[in-house]
Amino acid sequence: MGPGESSSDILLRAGLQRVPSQRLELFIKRDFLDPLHCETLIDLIEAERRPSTIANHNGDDNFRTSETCDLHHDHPAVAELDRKLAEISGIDPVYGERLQGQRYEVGQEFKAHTDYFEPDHADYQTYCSVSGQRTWTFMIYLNTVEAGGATRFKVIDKIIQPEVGKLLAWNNRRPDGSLNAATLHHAMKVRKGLKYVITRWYRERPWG
Ligand SMILES: O=C(O)CCC(=O)C(=O)O
Ligand SMILES: [Fe+2]
Repeated sequence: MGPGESSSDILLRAGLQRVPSQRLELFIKRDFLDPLHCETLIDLIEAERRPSTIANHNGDDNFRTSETCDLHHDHPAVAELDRKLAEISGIDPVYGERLQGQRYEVGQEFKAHTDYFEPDHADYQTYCSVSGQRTWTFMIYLNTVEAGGATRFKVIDKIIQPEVGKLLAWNNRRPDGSLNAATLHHAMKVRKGLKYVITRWYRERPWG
């Protein structure tokens, strides 16, 4: 296994729990980040948020209605998160895209999608020629949402509720390396309050 890979063994040893499913490797760890750390990260997202975009626009302007924020590693709270993710995932941070914060208001969502890029899409080369395909996704909920905002994995019929500091990790591929369509997931509409998450997508090759 290379420096850009995580695995079930690594994650179970690090104390994550596997969500029972034959179809996808999905893991959860509660209290991965402490609430104070989460609050600092929320403040950073608040300070620099901008409308989210999507790589392969599909004609639906309401597909991803959240706001996004690139997080900079020169901030100690971001550097500390980066370090913790490296420790728990076993993946060298050079394989990671920049950490990205998302903020959802009431009514905002990210409709069902997969995190990998469709190889037959016209823009595939643009997004993947240097660093390759996305491999693992690690996502942290920064707050406990008052109502709504769960992440739903439709294919395996699993709904994960946002809770402050909870980590979610999944392999976007099957054990044989092929892209796993069962990773399809939907950030459901927030019904009350705000929702903040941070996402880290890893690549096959170093990011850059
Ligand atoms: O906010 C969520 O629950 C999921 C976010 C997501 O799927 C993404 O940013 O790719
Ligand atoms: Fe996603």
